[in-house]
Amino acid sequence: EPPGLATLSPGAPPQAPDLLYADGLRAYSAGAWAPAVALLREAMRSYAELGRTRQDCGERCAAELGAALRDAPGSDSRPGPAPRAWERLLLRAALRRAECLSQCVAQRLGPGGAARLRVGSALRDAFRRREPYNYLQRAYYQLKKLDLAAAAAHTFFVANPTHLQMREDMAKYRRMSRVRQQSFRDLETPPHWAAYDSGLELLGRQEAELALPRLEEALQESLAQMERCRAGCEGPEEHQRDEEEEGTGSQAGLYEAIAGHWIQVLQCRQRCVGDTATRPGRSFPVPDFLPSQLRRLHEAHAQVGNLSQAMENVLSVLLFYPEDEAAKEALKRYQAQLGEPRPGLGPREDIRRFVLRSLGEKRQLYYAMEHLGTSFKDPDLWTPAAFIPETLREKLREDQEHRPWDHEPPQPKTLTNWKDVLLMEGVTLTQDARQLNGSERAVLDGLLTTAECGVLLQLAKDAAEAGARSGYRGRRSPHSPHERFEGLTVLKAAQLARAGAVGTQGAKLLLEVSERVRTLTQAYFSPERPLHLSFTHLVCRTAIEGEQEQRMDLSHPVHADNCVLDPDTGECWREPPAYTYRDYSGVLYLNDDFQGGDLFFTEPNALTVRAQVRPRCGRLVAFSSGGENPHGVWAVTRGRRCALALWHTWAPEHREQEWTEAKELLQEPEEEEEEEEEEEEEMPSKDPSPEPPSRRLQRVQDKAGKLPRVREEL
Ligand SMILES: O=C(O)CCC(=O)C(=O)O
Ligand SMILES: [Fe+2]
Repeated sequence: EPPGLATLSPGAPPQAPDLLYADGLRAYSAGAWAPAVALLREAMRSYAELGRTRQDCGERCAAELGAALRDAPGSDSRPGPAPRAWERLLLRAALRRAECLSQCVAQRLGPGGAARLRVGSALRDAFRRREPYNYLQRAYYQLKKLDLAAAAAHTFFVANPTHLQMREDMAKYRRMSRVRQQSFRDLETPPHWAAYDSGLELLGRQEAELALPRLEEALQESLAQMERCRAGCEGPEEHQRDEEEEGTGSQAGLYEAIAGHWIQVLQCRQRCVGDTATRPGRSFPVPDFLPSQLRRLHEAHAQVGNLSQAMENVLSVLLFYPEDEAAKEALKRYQAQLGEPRPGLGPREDIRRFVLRSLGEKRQLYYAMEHLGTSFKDPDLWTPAAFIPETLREKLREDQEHRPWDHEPPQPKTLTNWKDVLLMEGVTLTQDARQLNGSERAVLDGLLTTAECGVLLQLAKDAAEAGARSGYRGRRSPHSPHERFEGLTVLKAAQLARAGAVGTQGAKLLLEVSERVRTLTQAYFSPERPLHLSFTHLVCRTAIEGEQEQRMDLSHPVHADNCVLDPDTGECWREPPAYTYRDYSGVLYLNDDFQGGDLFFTEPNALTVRAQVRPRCGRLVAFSSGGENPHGVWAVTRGRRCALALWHTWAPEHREQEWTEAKELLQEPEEEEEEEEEEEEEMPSKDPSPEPPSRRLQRVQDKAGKLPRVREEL
């Protein structure tokens, strides 16, 4: 145990989360598992306690702010008070509130209050990412507390689903017989998501009656979660500016610092809207989270005949969107059904308060944006246009168009500057290296027509069936026990075609298409130096039914194509057993009617995903084969994913000789059919693992002049 760790005594007032966390990590790295667990958990507890205190005090002090703003002349109409007056108001509100808060918090947490329990933004981020659970998981594991270890792992994983190390760890826990299914529980999922999901599910099953309490709970929990989050925005945080800048001593400098702080609080509070609407593990929020919950509520209430509640909810929607046609219609309908007028009926009180408060904050933030040059990323789509200063509207509209949740796929650019492009009309560059967050990578579309994809898919299918007929059953994937894996080389395709087991058209197309990819890859990455195909492989991966539940492994683990990746150091060793002569890789996809199976690129740590590509017919992903392009394939959880994988080399001696052979075979006139039987006998495969074909050349050449047999390897 490292010296000087914080001492924990039950019942004592909370200590600073930052310090506890740092000590927890110290204990962890020293392998002192029990103190590490205790300190990390205490850090989280004290952080939560601080949050609760702030929330309570925040509510108590809200009145102060309200009073300050109520005094504002004309504060509810634009153009409002003159800028100077607004600034003074902001300042006064900020001061009153700060004083109230620090007194209240000191009362609850003891002298020094929140300042003593300072939480830096780094810690807040770490907690938001659920980082402590990653450490807890390992510490629990070391302490042989498997149930807790699995729960901590799960908790971390739901918020970090692309964390590959944790993915592997989860797979290990699932294989452990002593870990039960119930252990995989989320220790932190905010209750509003649980309620929201089950509410939606019930609605989907037409069970409005049962859905209603869950939907109502979801809405209330969403609002409560928002409050908790907002409470975390107050109190002494790390300041963005440093002391020097703040400490100019002048009155104006002080005002500016306080106003700046207040703006930060408001920005942080508005961020809570997006945070609450963001599911753990997702990177962007459900748009219009509150209004859409209200829409579902009014519809569900109407379905079960609660007309007055339907009215309250639809009136609440209208608070966000006063001009919403559907809501106005629904309102009319409910009124008509209700018959007599109900003057007492209005929007929900919780929503009315939320909207008013939001509008107040937005007004201040937009004001500050316009006059003080601060920034504000409005989390909402419903903000009335009148609130947004004229000068900012244009820019904001642009930003809105770039919101992640409604982004369009990038407009493909045509590669007009390539000399070979005339050969390949219709090919477009969909994503370049910058868009894929890397150096040498690209996604090109339009390499195949739908019909061509069909022919190649049929080829793969016929080849697999020819294999099955002769006792070759396909096999489990070398990468995953939950997938079947079939590979077809160009030479085998040609041989099968000669044998009549697959169509000649397919085998020919395979050759032609691989050459198409080579030309493009060379034109794009290596226009000055010729590239040769070194290996071409048509690969299908098929999800094995009944084995996909809670699958945690990958279809293809993270690797680089020409070197041995060491994720610990990020180094990639260009030495055997890697295929060191591969210089550029290409994967040309044939279909998209399967689940999962996206290709992804990671950082050299093999953990952090930097880009993903969804397969589809005619899409080529091309990239350099080295350590700069670690990549993998997510599990294929349903259906069959087929792609043509190709590797190119600068080294002529590693050129794919089978390609030439296949070409010759397909050009030769057909020979008699008598050989067919012999072939089928040889089909059953012992070890079909794909290997570079050059080493296997000998046998085929021996048979020159005679119809070559289908070889065993594939
Ligand atoms: O199928 C893919 O998307 C990639 C396959 C791959 O990386 C490989 O075979 O080396
Ligand atoms: Fe690869």
